Amino acid sequence: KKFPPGPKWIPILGCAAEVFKLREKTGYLYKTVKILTKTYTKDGAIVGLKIGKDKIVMVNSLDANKEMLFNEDIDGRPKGIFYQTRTWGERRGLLLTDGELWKEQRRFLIRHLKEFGFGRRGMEEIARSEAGHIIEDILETINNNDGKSAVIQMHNFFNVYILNTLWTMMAGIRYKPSDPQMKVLQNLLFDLFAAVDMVGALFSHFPILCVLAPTMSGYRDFIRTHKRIWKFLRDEIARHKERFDPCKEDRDFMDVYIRVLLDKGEVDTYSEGQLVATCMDMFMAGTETTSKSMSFCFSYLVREQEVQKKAQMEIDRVVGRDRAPSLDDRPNMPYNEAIVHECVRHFMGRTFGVPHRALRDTTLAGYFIPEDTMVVSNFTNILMDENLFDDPYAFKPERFLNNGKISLPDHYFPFGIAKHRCMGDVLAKCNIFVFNTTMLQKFDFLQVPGEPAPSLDHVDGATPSAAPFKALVVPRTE
Ligand code: HEM
Repeated sequence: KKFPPGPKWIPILGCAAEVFKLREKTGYLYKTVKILTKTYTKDGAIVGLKIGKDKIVMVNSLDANKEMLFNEDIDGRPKGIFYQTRTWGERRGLLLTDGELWKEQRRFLIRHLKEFGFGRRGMEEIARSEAGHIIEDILETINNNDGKSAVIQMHNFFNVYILNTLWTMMAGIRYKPSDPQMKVLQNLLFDLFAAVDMVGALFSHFPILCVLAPTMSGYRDFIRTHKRIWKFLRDEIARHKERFDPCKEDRDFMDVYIRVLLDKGEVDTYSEGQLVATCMDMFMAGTETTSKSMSFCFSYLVREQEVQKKAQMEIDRVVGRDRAPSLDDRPNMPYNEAIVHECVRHFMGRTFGVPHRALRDTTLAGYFIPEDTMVVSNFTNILMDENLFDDPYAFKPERFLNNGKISLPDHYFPFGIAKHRCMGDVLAKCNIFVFNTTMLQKFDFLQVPGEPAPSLDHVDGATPSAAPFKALVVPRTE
């Protein structure tokens, strides 16, 4: 009673059959939610589902999203086989935990990451150095071609460089794109993201399938991929432990954590498992999000040459061609800063937030939300709402400018709000700004002759990706 409106439930299945059928028909979770909302609700604010054992509420309207994110009764993270299997049956990590463990470990991570670059200056230094590698790698590709231009696969181009900015702080490591270890890690992350979506997988809604149909339900692959990721991280921790010298200064976050474990042992919320889970969460939350925002950005920049030219004119005027852009230039480059916000909008506007969980019985938008219901922000409904963002699927940095200055509306919060707000927003915006401006300073990104423009469709998954596309990359002339 008073649960948010939605399709009828039948025993065991809930409304799974209807949801899966729509998902198959539309190809996208957000389209499925749109149809369900239109069919079953009057005001569209929230829609209630039951898929197998899970009660799920999708939060559509701006007001309901704000109410949800500020409601401390909905500040939990989901529990259950899907969320715990990824951390060997225990609740570990930062992204999908709550309570004391989450509070203590989030604080510890932020405090200590700052020692290795997670502050403004450090981030900038790492981002600029990585952007320098991007330029070198592109020039090498061009020189290996005809010395004048090269066709580059762009939709997954940024993964390794973004991963490096985070992994430098976490484990003191940067990879070359061709490094075999890097390829392994990228394939693992790809498998991980392709197999699930934001609200889980078949086996999480119907845990009995882990036993009855482990392959068909996705459970076997999920375990296999996770085992390989755990091994990758545990091997790196073992290498750190071997090299660790208590008399020397810590070189990265792994060293700091190892020191705590050696000094105090596995006490309170600290454990080697927690370190593995934290690294895994940083990969999940921090790499795909930023690199996919950048690939959406370039898919539009290739289509919208006018936008690219405007960005380049601002770079030429403020930075010139003889030095690399820096964060100090950002206040003088509102157009390029607006591009950063526009590309994050295009990424988050095609997906959902990290799921929350009702910690106790509560209410939302006037409906009853029982304890343990999963509650999910539908960002598409806000960031792609034409009443809030004019012509939402167009790439228009100007929407974030007012009299030549950056102006962000209250309804733009792609990193969430309140307690579980993203802890990497500053890093993400720094990386995107520095990478974009450094690349646009040096190169033009053009449509490949004879090929269609990058598609506006995207590939669905735990996070959305720009559809595969290539660009013709040409060094800029004076
Ligand atoms: C364009 C890039 C990014 C976007 C759009 C983004 C967006 C988000 C969103 C919407 C949430 C959920 C907020 C909530 O549950 O209420 C979140 C959480 C989180 N993000 Fe990000 N994020 C990005 C980059 C990053 C980066 C670079 C890092 C790593 C440094 C990161 C680490 C996290 C973590 C650890 C959480 C969980 C926070 C918590 O529950 O306390 N994110 N992010």
